[in-house]
Amino acid sequence: MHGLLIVFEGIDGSGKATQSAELVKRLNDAGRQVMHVSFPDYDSPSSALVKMYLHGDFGKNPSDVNPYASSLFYALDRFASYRTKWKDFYQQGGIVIADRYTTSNMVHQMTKFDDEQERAQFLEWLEKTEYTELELPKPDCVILLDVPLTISEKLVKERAVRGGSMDIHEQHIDYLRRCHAAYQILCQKYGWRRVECTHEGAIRSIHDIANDVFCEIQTLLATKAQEEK
Ligand SMILES: Nc1ncnc2c1ncn2[C@@H]1O[C@H](COP(=O)(O)OP(=O)(O)O)[C@@H](O)[C@H]1O
Ligand SMILES: Cc1cn([C@H]2C[C@H](O)[C@@H](COP(=O)(O)OP(=O)(O)O)O2)c(=O)[nH]c1=O
Repeated sequence: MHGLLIVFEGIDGSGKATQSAELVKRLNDAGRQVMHVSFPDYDSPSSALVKMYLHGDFGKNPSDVNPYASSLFYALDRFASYRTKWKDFYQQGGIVIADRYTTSNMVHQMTKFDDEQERAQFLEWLEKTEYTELELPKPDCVILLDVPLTISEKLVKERAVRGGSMDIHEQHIDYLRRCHAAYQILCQKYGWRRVECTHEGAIRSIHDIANDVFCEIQTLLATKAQEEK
């Protein structure tokens, strides 16, 4: 039986890197072997086209690149990561924690369409391309870190000041707004687990959010253990 694929999702700056690292630590402390992967896989040459896209080499606005084309940049980067880094571990029953996945393509690239029917057609194509044709595993659990746009914008800007830079998605607030709305729609459509990251308008502590995430994952692990009995 294959392992578990747990995916962290959320708008840029919602805390995915922070919370996925925290979950890895907690699972390790509980004696579980886990592998942490992140998409785009910036350290791999397979992310070359994604980097060009995010850098603005194909156009300074996200909508300058057809979503079918940009999705393929990310999908092939994922294919390379799966085949060279985590396929065996996952197929032998390992727990893989991914910071973004196909689910990011769903949200971020779908927003380039206004028309409902075009959006639905795109999602159908994307699932078939990534999960069927590229044979990437489907996630067992998608955790949506739900953060209001105003707070994530602030976190992204603070991160950029500390030494990062802002990519073409992050530079277009209207685009991030559409993504935020799309996360809500797809969370409901696909049954993703929503974790509220704010309380009374303020960001909750990293520790408190991690507790909620860990609760979700403990339930998932218990269900899997039951199924395997
Ligand atoms: N709960 C939190 N409270 C305060 N700052 C946070 C919290 N979670 C993340 N951050 C900070 O916000 C920034 C964005 O978080 P990060 O985990 O990089 O988000 P993402 O991977 O979703 O882009 C980072 O500088 C991180 O240290
Ligand atoms: C993995 C992935 C990311 N993206 C987008 C989401 C982000 O706007 C951008 C870069 O991802 P990332 O570097 O993870 O952004 P951040 O750390 O700020 O959250 O690429 C897709 O459109 N499709 C994908 O498959």
